[in-house]
Amino acid sequence: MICPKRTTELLEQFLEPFKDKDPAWEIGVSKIAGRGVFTTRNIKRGEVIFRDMPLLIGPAARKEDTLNSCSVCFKLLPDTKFMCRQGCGLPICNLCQKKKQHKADCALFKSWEPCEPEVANSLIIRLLCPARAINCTKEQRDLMYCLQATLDNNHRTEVRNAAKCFRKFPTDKKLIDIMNRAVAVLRTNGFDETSDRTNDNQEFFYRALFPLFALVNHDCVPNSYYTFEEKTNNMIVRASVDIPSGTEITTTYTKLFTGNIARHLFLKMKKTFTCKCQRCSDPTEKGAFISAVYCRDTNCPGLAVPEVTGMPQPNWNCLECKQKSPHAPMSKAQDLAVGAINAKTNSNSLKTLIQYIKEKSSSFIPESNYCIIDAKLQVISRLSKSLEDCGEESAGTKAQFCQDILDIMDKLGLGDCVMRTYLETEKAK
Ligand SMILES: C[S@@+](CC[C@H](N)C(=O)[O-])C[C@H]1O[C@@H](n2cnc3c(N)ncnc32)[C@H](O)[C@@H]1O
Repeated sequence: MICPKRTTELLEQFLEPFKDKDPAWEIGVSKIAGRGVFTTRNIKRGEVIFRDMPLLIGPAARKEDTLNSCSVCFKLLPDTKFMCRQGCGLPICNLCQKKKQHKADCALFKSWEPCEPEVANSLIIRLLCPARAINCTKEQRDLMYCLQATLDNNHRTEVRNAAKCFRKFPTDKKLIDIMNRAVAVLRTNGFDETSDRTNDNQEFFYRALFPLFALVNHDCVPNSYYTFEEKTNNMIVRASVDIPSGTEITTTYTKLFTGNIARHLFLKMKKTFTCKCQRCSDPTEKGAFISAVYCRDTNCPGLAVPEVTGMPQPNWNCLECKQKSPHAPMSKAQDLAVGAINAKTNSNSLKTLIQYIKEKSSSFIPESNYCIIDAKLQVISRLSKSLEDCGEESAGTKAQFCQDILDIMDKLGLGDCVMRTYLETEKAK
């Protein structure tokens, strides 16, 4: 672990533009893992704890339909003629074409001679973010190297694959190491499109590394949440609850409404650690029962929850009759419920879906289960867009579903976050 003092020096230098004379944060040794970010004074719910800006940022280019996102401002461009005419292989809008950032990107990629510069290639476009590390200052590079990086067998694959798309890709070991390191740091700490980092339903088509936020450890019930300034891509981290001085700031690397087993698997496979937070140590998830299914014994009204073992296929216990069940039938019950709800969600009629949630689903899956939360979120979103006529009860249904989810959030102990604001706004509409 790089010492917190050196990390702080590098961060303060990088975040100089924010000129925070009396920062509410400091880097320290964490009880959760390695280094962490701590409050230096009492922070009120909603108060800004820190601002951060991207050290590296670039298009995510994960999906074919986002390859036409400008490599500087990330705006989606018209489907034709969005590639730079200078032959660098990057999508660029008319406004950003003349910007310093693009001139540097363009010169770098042009010198490597993309094989088909007029074709939008996800490997080339995705490489831009780690490749920008080459043009960083020494201090910025030191900051990147001081962040945690999982240097596993796969972290070199991205650069190796992208190299095949250029005629004169650099062979200099130092340059390759910078890009490989950037990939590993991004994978351990970065944001990578909505699918990877879905704290609060935020959509972004870029991958980015926010170096101060990269020191915030995970908790499945975080005490902070983040939003982005639209024009600058800067991040603002606020307190979800009142936080006493000297407390470690936490965020969540997973979706808020994912069950114990799925969160465990995601963190183990994508982030290579096992979470031991309070929520993960409690099979009932603080009484929110997000992972619960009905007891296998049809005569028992109890809820069964997975044992907290850290195993991907735990045994399940009924909290009423205490019957122990193996994982397979319980996970099958969960899968069947997800399948049934998805079939209704994908069917065109919102009215049918609402009826199903209100009248049928509770016969086979508890209302607290995450697949019902997901379905209710779908309904709220669709009703909010008002595209479908669901009768006079629409507003009441939306308010009720919002309240149901807010109740679950309260049980989990989740304070302020973008999701809470969204639900409260939709409920009041
Ligand atoms: C974004 S970094 C957080 C800062 C990191 N602790 C450091 O010293 O640089 C993410 C890494 O921190 C560790 N980490 C974060 N939250 C954790 C948790 N709840 N339990 C165990 N390890 C955690 C994992 O190794 C993870 O890959």
